[in-house]
Amino acid sequence: MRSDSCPTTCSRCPRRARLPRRWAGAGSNGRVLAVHERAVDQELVVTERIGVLTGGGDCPGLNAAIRAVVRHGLESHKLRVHGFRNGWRGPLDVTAQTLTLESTRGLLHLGGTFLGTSRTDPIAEPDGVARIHEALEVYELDGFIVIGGEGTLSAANTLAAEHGVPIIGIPKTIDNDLGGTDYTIGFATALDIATDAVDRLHSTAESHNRVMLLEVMGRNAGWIATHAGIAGGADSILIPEHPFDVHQVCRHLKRRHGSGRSFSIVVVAEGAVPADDTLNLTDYELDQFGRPVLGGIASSLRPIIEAQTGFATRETILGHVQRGGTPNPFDRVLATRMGVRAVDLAVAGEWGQMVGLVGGEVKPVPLAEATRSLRRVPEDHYRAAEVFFG
Ligand SMILES: Nc1ncnc2c1ncn2[C@@H]1O[C@H](COP(=O)(O)OP(=O)(O)O)[C@@H](O)[C@H]1O
Ligand SMILES: O=P(O)(O)OC[C@H]1O[C@](O)(COP(=O)(O)O)[C@@H](O)[C@@H]1O
Ligand SMILES: [Mg+2]
Repeated sequence: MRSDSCPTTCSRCPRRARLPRRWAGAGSNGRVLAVHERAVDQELVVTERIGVLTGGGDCPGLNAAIRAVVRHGLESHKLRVHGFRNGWRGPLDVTAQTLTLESTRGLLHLGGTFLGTSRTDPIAEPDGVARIHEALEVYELDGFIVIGGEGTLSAANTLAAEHGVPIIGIPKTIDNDLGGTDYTIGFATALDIATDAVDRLHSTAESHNRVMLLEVMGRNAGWIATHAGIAGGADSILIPEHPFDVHQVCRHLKRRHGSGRSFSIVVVAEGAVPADDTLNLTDYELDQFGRPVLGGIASSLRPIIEAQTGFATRETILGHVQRGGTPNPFDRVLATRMGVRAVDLAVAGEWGQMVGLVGGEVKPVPLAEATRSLRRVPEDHYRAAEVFFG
């Protein structure tokens, strides 16, 4: 990198104003002064260091994003890149590994994350913020590139805005529920898998004259359900954004079958919300972070639909199959473009941003804006799906 983000405290340096926040006042650090001497020379390249981690649920495309960060960081900017394992757990343990071209070869098409992940909340941990600062100091990092969903990046936003931790975010999650981006890494592949399931259920539903319920993930957003439902031609789609009346769903299925159809496909999001208490879904098990463990609404719906319609009904809960396996080309390309742009932002010292896909372009979006509220399915997407129900 050319030294246009010179980490100096020297008031004569013309690049002083562009200092990343954490460098300000770091003049007593020997490395900083050495860097300054080279920087004022204007000929030399400054080698900087970044950390990278993946947090939250895994998804296809994480490895492609890590590979892009490492390759672009090492080859284009001569950065040193440290990988932290298991989400925020790595910085909290102040343990990292140096990532090399060799260690990140052959990753592009692999599912999961070779760095591991966790849902650790760094702010809730005792001394969490201090330990993250310690990780920055120990590894002499200029900042972190954090690949996460709305949970991981909300923590990142708090760390950046309130605790001065330099962070660039990259959005990932099969749920597609982050603001500031049209798509998150992983969603497109999960959608392929869910659509394939709808297609496969069609043939067996038709052979047996059954109602097939397909439950998909998404937590409190219905992106996978809505888009798989549209792509697969579902006869009804139940999502958290539209509380549903199970009696009305049954009436709809009976009407459809009454008009000559002998089978139906209903796609139900794991977080779909019944408008009344017919399903009695209040007894959720909580995960170790106190969040309801979703999954199983299709099993609650099946006997009710069967009883009220008289049609043989089966449920399929797609589960973690949606998160596993190889990323599709869209996710590989998105992850690569986002990883490259995130490194460029880090090099420019533009911390506190997330890279988002906005109208086809990968652009910086403030982390605060991206995490302000959950991005849910807009009304017009659902209305388009509804046209084809029945
Ligand atoms: N608003 C928040 N502020 C800080 N940390 C959060 C917030 N929401 C969630 N987290 C933490 O981030 C973790 C990861 O969030 P989660 O939704 O599981 O994954 P993702 O990052 O993929 O969205 C959660 O387990 C929780 O510890
Ligand atoms: O892997 P777990 O802990 O069972 O969590 C399941 C949840 O993770 C997801 O698959 C992905 O969510 P995140 O991307 O926010 O981690 C949700 O769709 C689902 O509700
Ligand atoms: Mg999440």
